[in-house]
Amino acid sequence: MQAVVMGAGSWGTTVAKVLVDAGTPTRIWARRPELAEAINTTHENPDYLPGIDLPPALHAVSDVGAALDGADVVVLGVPSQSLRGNLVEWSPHLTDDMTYVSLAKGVETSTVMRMSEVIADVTGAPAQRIAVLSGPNLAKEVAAGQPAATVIGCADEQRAVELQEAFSTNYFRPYTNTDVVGCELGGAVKNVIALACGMAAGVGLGQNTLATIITRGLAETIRLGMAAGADVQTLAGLAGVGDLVATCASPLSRNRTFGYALGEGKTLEEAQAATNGQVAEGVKSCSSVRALAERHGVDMPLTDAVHQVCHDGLTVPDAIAMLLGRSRKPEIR
Ligand SMILES: NC(=O)c1ccc[n+]([C@@H]2O[C@H](COP(=O)([O-])OP(=O)(O)OC[C@H]3O[C@@H](n4cnc5c(N)ncnc54)[C@H](O)[C@@H]3O)[C@@H](O)[C@H]2O)c1
Ligand SMILES: O=P(O)(O)OC[C@H](O)CO
Repeated sequence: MQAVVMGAGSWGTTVAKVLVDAGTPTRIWARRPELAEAINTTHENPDYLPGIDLPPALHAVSDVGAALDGADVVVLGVPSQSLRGNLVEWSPHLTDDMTYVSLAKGVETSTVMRMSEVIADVTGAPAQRIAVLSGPNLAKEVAAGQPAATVIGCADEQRAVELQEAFSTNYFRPYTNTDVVGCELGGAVKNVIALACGMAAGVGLGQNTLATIITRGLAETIRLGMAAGADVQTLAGLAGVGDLVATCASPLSRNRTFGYALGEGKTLEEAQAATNGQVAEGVKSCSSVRALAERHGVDMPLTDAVHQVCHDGLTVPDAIAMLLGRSRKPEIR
């Protein structure tokens, strides 16, 4: 099995390292030739993973045709909002026998599609050839070889098992799941809830508030997931609760860091700078997740509040007052 990782950001590079460590022949595509050159000569990604030794067997290229030539597994490590455009651009090099693995945790803003839907829409690939990888996987920790588990979601269980083997190392343990919707929505919504946690921490609030946001964030993830056809057990698993807890709790999370900066009163531009220009998917996906919730008639007050802070000028203290001022209701409904 020949794999290629398209995108040499923090997670794409980490996943390429995992694949090589798993014994899967892998190359990585970097947009900038100078980054591909640096990876090949120094075996390090100085822009996204400084200080992490990459396996010498990992070869980087900046030519799309060379990257995709002969690839059986195409791992998509670009941001959610650029995936469609990237796939369209790459389509002359995409073939009918490729299996796609999406790493992106977001929902497309222009269409409200999940990433697997975007892949199917652009490539025409059947669900059997589209998988997602999602779980509590902060790149720096995985790249450092710290033990972590993840989920490979694919409608075709046998394909998921093949991918599980291709991504398995002595520090990275993938589980399989045929519930692609649950894996994707768990990953997309947790970024929005991590923004909310960061905002709360940024204004100086403590663990009771953070636990409340995580738990009520899970409640709205489950409401949306069930309305969209997800299995609630997926949302109680690694791609749901697992990723929600890791992202909401870790200062390594770009989404949490972005929210923290907003909580401190920084502007969107200053918050962007706080994440070193790396993608904080929830900033855009709060709008698409909110739109998806509206489509399904689902109430997502935290997501709505995050959207209003990020895009409508609501302050974090006003968002907190808005959330606490809502009508009283039973916990389970
Ligand atoms: N970093 C993590 O810990 C982590 C873990 C799991 C999942 N993810 C998800 O993986 C996806 C990628 O995240 P990342 O951490 O690698 O982000 P990143 O910001 O570190 O890197 C993004 C990569 O995409 C490239 N890119 C940006 N815009 C592009 C465009 N228009 N066309 C082509 N390439 C473009 C960048 O050059 C870079 O290589 C996100 O959806 C993220 O939520 C990240
Ligand atoms: O850094 P973040 O906020 O994009 O989160 C990274 C991963 O998705 C955690 O699983």
